[in-house]
Amino acid sequence: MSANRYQQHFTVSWDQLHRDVRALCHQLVERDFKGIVAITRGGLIPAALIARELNVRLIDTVCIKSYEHKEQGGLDVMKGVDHDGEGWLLVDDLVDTGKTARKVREMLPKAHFVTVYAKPEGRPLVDQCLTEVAQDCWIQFPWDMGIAYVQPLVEQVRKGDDA
Ligand SMILES: O=P(O)(O)OC[C@H]1O[C@H](OP(=O)(O)OP(=O)(O)O)[C@H](O)[C@@H]1O
Ligand SMILES: Nc1nc2[nH]cnc2c(=O)[nH]1
Ligand SMILES: [Mg+2]
Repeated sequence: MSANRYQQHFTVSWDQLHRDVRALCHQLVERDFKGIVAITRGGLIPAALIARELNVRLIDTVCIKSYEHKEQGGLDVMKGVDHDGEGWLLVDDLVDTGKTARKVREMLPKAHFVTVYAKPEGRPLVDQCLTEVAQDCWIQFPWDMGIAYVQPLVEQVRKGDDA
């Protein structure tokens, strides 16, 4: 699917991500999990933060790729797990179209599946999420960004006047 479908951006800082993951953990703290399965790569950092909050030490991965930046391609499953997910917490950073989530749910039908962010098409596929964003919104994660110089406003405006 094409990158043109994204009309808005939602930028998440490291601080925001950490606060959001901790808020999600408040909804999970009463449950007992055997371990966590992180969906790579996006689920790895949320999974590490959740593991710390819930004191979980056993962590496995499902390695799956669908996007090349904003372009969605076919699903490439590089590694699965040898159980059906019963008693396990399954974690990804987000669910968008739900294509990745649908595949992983087939692999671990009994896992409790959470994402930090969710878009409407994918939302029904996860058991819990923290924040819902619009379908046409691209979420920018802190690991994909860097700090850059920004021109003073007055210079940007003067340049606009020259144009
Ligand atoms: O609901 P979907 O439309 O399937 O999209 C969601 C998936 O897309 C991203 O992964 P991506 O394939 O970009 O790989 P990455 O986690 O390694 O960045 C994201 O981390 C989810 O796993
Ligand atoms: N970073 C990022 N990856 C995605 N993969 C599918 N949707 C998204 C998104 O909104 N942001
Ligand atoms: Mg991913």
